[in-house]
Amino acid sequence: MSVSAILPVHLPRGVVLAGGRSFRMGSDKAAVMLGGKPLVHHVIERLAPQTDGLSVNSNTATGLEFAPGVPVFADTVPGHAGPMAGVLSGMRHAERHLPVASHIATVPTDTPFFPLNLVSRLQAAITQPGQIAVAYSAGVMHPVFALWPVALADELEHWLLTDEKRRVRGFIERHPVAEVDFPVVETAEGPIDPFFNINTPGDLETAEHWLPLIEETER
Ligand SMILES: Nc1nc2c(ncn2[C@@H]2O[C@H](COP(=O)(O)OP(=O)(O)OP(=O)(O)O)[C@@H](O)[C@H]2O)c(=O)[nH]1
Ligand SMILES: [Mg+2]
Repeated sequence: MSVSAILPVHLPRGVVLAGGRSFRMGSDKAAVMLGGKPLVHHVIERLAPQTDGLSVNSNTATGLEFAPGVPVFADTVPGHAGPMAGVLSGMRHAERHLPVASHIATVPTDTPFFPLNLVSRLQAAITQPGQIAVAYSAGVMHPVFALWPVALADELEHWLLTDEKRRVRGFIERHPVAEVDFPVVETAEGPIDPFFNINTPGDLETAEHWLPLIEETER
């Protein structure tokens, strides 16, 4: 049984994770252009209809000039502590701005084709409070595509300050997890993984080629 059948579940707050250093890209990934607009805008537009408001975690705010009204906040712990630092900042931001939200839904800024039903399917999979819901495709976990209970914020902060590796999977493994598998997208040129992420200039070229194919499947 879904938890929505036993508990009132408010739509989660959306958080775009754009706080990384984009070392492999060579410039802030949020601001690189795909299909004529900054990558972060693709992700904002895909996530916004799925959540109760959204905000962006960025330590530079580049690429966000054309997203008026979208709040931007930096990491609350110092030193580029990895993706979970962005998740914690998102929880803290939600606590202040949308206290009714029990969860935040995170997506990274470098993944423009993620499923349009990501959040609803993650939410439907939650069966107990405290559970993290995380996306899979083709048997592979995509740990930054997840629903996180905001109530884990204090524990996460302690973990960030004490864990040596601070791997996203390491934090997830400490909790009950709902795993949700998403299908590949069948396009005119074959299957595309919706969680394809853009880390390098070569990945950006690939995404530019795939963008019209994905758009065609969503018409
Ligand atoms: N807030 C925050 N987010 C991070 C940090 N490191 C990575 N991320 C985010 O985690 C997600 C996955 O990270 P990567 O794909 O490796 O992105 P990246 O770290 O910017 O890229 P590289 O420097 O090339 O590894 C992206 O959405 C990043 O923005 C960090 O130190 N703080
Ligand atoms: Mg990436």
